[in-house]
Amino acid sequence: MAINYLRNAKYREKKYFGTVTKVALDFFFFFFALRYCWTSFMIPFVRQNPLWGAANTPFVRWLPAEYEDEEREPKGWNPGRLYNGFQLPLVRQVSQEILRSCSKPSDDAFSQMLVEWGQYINHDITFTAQSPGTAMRMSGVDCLNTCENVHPCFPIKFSQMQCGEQDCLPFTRSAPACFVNCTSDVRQALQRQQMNIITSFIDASLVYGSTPKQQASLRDLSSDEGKLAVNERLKDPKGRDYLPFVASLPSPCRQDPNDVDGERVECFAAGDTRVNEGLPLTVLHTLFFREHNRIAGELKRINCHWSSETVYQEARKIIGALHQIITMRDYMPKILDQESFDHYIGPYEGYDETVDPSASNVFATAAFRFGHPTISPILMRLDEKFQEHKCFPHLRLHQTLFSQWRIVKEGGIEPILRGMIGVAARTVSPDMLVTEEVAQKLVVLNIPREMDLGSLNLQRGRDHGLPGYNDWRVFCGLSPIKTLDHLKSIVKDTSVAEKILKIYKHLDNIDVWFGGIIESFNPNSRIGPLFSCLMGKQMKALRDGDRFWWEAENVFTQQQKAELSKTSLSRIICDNTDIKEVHPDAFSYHWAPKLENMSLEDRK
Ligand code: HEM
Ligand SMILES: [Ca+2]
Repeated sequence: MAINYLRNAKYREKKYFGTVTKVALDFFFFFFALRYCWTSFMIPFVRQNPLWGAANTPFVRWLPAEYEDEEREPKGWNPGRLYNGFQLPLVRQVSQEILRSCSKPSDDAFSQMLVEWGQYINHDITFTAQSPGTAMRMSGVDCLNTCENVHPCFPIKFSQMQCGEQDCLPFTRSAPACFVNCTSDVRQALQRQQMNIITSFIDASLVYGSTPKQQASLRDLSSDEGKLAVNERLKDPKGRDYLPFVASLPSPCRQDPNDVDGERVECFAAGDTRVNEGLPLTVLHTLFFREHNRIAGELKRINCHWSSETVYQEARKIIGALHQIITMRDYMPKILDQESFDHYIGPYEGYDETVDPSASNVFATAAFRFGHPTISPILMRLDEKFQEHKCFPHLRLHQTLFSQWRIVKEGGIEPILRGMIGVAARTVSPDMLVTEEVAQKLVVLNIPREMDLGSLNLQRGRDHGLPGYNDWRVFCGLSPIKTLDHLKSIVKDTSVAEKILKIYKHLDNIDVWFGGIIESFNPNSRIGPLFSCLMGKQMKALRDGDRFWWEAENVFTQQQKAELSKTSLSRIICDNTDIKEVHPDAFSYHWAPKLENMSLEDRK
């Protein structure tokens, strides 16, 4: 059940149905939903679109899906299937021959925080449901051990050969939504849709959870201070709190191989289960969890008559606003150039009830994955002087995934956080796309082999039946790429453009995520024209379709808004960590003291 209807109801603009027709329609809609196994029947139907943006609802489609059997078979499922006269290339081939890179260029303006915030805030917006174990049990196959296309398995093959010994990477299809899509187009209504299991609104659901049950499990219900539960066993070197451990032990997180006492550091619990994927992600989660408790403590101090519930909800409301402000005011204008920002997002003009704030499939499966080629192969840890840490040296990325013990036993969150603000971000060039740290050594929980993020992205796009790159260019009002010369002008690298055509054989067959990341950036932005359009449209919908957007009428008072505007990620860092020297803009790089005694390759 979605949590968004619970969010601070007393601040909400109430929207009741005006006409009997609407009520009748809503009843129809309600029973229709029940018929198709919606379990969300508790959601009050006094709102016009109570499921827009709610957790556990399907992604919206901005273009209809293209499945091989029109309804559910992914692109590339049937080996003989031709697209424009050619088979689609294997995703692994695209990944290994074009995407994979052993070095990465540095960004000239922004800190590593820009990359980390992208991943962090994405986890507030989309989380695609995976096929549950029951789907595998029902079909009698184990996707970890098959190289055959058998629902729900869609393995990442290494060769087009279908016979003999084969190797492949395991891939499980995203779960299908279990109700029929309401649309006037019957063909589209029956198509497989994928689910977003979190609230798409930027509402800090990754701090608090997207279901009431998860929310309750993260709270400290024993005190009257409206706080989040803290780790009972461990504190950082200065006595600050860590996130609590997950309830189900032992957890799958990696352990310190040199620990003789065998004292385990389990996975942390937060509002989003991906919190343990990388150390910078855990650091950002820790910051906002501490900030909630800091604000709750302050609110209780000045309003000692408030109940625990009131303190919790008020602090949560502020934390949600901080996520919105940092994303829309500080992050997005660095990803999008000014012109695209003005064109696709523009100034805020109030809540618009006609805007659907649900995340779109292409945003989750392609556009916001623009960040994957910016992943750095190295995690830098810095000391108080922003120099390489003497005790905790830098690490290859694969050594850091699901390794929370490195926070607890290696100096707390500060060494990593200093590396996030004090080291330049990585950027993209057509011949240096996805670092081999994730193209060959990606750790995915419960998959006992090293995975390839580029292949996963491409296979996921085909699993979801996303239309191709050229279709999306047309959707965005951009001209489709029809000639090699046009492709060269988009990619700005002749040999890469030629390689793309050689592998794909037809320009209409290019996968949308791949097409988006090889476009050269718009001036003063970190994405090209297609992703500017898709990111811009989504961000505008998330803002304008949110009744509780921090700037919307009656959400905060003018005075509160003025105070909130003074906030920054840097202030949150100063208030909740040992770091006392931060540039006002944590995404900016130029300020950082120069790192000494480090090779260029380590830093860049
Ligand atoms: C070390 C850094 C990162 C790692 C290890 C990582 C890993 C992953 C993995 C394993 C997936 C699931 C792939 C699939 O099976 O389809 C994923 C999904 C995704 N990632 Fe990342 N990622 C990282 C950074 C980023 C960044 C920087 C961004 C954006 C700026 C980003 C955006 C996304 C998006 C939008 C999805 C889809 C989420 C969903 O709807 O389920 N990631 N990532
Ligand atoms: Ca959310």
